Amino acid sequence: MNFDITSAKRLVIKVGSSSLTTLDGGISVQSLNRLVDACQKLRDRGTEVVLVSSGAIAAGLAPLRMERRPHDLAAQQAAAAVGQGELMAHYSRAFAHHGAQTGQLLLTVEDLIRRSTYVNALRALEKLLALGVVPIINENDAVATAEIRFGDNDRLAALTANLIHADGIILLSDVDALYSGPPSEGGKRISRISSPEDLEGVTLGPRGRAGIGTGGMTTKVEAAQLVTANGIPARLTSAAQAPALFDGEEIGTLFLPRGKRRGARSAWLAHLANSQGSITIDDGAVEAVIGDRRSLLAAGITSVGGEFEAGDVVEIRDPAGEVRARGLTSFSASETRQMQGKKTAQLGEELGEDYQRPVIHTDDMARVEVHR
Ligand SMILES: Nc1ncnc2c1ncn2[C@@H]1O[C@H](COP(=O)(O)OP(=O)(O)O)[C@@H](O)[C@H]1O
Ligand SMILES: N[C@@H](CCC(=O)OP(=O)(O)O)C(=O)O
Repeated sequence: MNFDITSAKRLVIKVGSSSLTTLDGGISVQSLNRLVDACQKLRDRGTEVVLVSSGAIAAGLAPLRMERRPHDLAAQQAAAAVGQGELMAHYSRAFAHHGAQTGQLLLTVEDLIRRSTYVNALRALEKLLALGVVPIINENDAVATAEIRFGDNDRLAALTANLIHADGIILLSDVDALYSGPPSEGGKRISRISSPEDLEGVTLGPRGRAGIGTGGMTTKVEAAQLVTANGIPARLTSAAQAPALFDGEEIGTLFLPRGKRRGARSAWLAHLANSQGSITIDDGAVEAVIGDRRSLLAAGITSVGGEFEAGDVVEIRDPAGEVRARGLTSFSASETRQMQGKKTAQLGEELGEDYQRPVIHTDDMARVEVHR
């Protein structure tokens, strides 16, 4: 399987701060324009492009006379507030040059975890795309506190790609590929990652330019894993290579998709939703629910943890306590406790017909990969 960028219908393109800023901390208008021109070529061929762009904090440093990325959160927030405006001004000017409109979406983790706001954000994104606008996403740095930050846009881009069923994600950094170790220490270039085993022995170092990027290679590889597990390919290269890459050249590192594609709701359940409680099931139920992808019946439930209402998200744990799935439950915690271990006929006799339904329907469940 390959990842043919030229025929993709929808792509998420993430660009890091290091690719958009100059050494002294201002925006590199030339690099930004080159990226926009390359994206527009894709759009002209009919690909929908969603840009996830970092660079707000870096872009705010020079106007605020800060020499490097501050450690203090309030100062980072101030830099982001100043820099984000600058960044968007450059993007809208560059896309307007091609007759294209841009739309800004600033998101926090909370926005994607809470179902109502996540559904809303997704709706806005789909509408922008339907209107032919280029959505430009960044973390809402001015309001995100330390505890609730995505922290890096690699993860935000991967989650976005999973939620909007992108055909692929492109991670653009200041390095042209993944290397077996930090390039400055003589690592060798890797052109393809087919499975997590291929990453054994690869040293993922910290960010490149001091004080500019955030996550380094680790967050990029994690982002690639997040999408490939969901059936979406990823390619990592430098922003400078974007024009050639978008013309179809096979540049950088390709991460091949592994898992089956999930629907948006399943992706949200698997990666974002906060669980209100847990349901532990026996070995037979693990086989039925995880192995055969059947609905969870009360008979296989051995215990219920926490307090939740019907419609809440709960974790499904195996007898060893490992989370194997997340799902939207049809019953509250107290109802589930009354139902646990009982067969369907017994539920009908003791509690009534309404209690003969599965506790979690298979369509309302997202199975979770287990790393042992
Ligand atoms: N194994 C590796 N392969 C490639 N680059 C690596 C590796 N380990 C560390 N790096 C460093 O990661 C940097 C990219 O991360 P970062 O600075 O956070 O970029 P961005 O701003 O694009 O998100 C590269 O400049 C490179 O020096
Ligand atoms: N949201 C922050 C960027 C965070 C981030 O992920 O940066 P990077 O590692 O350069 O992609 C900003 O716009 O400055």
